[in-house]
Amino acid sequence: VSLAQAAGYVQLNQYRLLQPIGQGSYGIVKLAYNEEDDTHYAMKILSKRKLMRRAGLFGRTPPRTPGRGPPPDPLQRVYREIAVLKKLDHPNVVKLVEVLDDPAEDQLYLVFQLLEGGPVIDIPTENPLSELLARRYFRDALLGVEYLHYQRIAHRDIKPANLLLGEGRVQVADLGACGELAGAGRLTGAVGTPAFRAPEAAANADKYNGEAADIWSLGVTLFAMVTGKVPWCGPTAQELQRRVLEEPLTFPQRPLLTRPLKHLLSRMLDKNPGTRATMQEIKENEWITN
Ligand SMILES: COc1ccc(C(=O)/C=C\Nc2cc(OC)c(C(=O)O)cc2Cl)cc1
Repeated sequence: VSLAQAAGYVQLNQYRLLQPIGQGSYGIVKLAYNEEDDTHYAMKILSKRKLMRRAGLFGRTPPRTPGRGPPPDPLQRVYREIAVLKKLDHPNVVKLVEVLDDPAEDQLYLVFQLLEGGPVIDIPTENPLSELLARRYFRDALLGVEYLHYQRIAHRDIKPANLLLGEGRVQVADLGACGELAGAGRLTGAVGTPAFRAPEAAANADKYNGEAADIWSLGVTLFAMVTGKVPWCGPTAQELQRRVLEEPLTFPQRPLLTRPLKHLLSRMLDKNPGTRATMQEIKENEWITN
């Protein structure tokens, strides 16, 4: 047992691991204190074995299109995510600080700048955000996603938990499901979170447009921010998927949403990706520019 363990905490190089602050299918995120710069960070901890098993479990390694598509090996996908993250630099995208990867160890550590506010909202909630606050946060998320699309990357798992608040600014997190937009933004493989997944990406997950699917998820996310709930839910993944595909968008009695916001939401949650609002249309939208 190391001295650190005896003292009851884990020390990783200059980082002291503290309490968990995030949890998901990907693994866990812990608060970490860096003794060298007296600063706190968010430490995402991944298990290489778990990543391998997850792929084995689903056995869904995406088809290898020559020169395109994510590498089949899930571990390679993490290294690809890391390579992508290192290349990205935008005020509304999380900043990867460093990667601690000991080939002999099962654990892989991604060190991110800490966004001390955490997720913009935890849903479901009876206390959703005001349209004023939602607009401020949503504009930031929009800029972050627009930047990813500009870099030919689709996020593919946009949801409130992946919009983190720091110094009054929102940054988009978790590129674990991202896909590189091949020709015409084509992507395959159903990833992401069911309640936020676009109809075309859920049904027959072949050849869908990555950008349009992100716009859909942004729409579900904005709906959740202002109502505290997702627009469609269900007892099973199949039933949820059917409702997303078939049930029209409806707004709750309370809170009462303004017409411009309802118009924007109906444009982003258009079930047809071909006629769905584009990033350009959203940026010029009355509610956004208000
Ligand atoms: C209450 O205070 C809190 C302050 C910060 C947090 C927090 O940071 C949570 C998750 N963080 C992250 C997750 C990521 O993926 C899933 C990625 C990524 O892979 O891009 C990066 C980060 Cl930072 C939570 C609560």
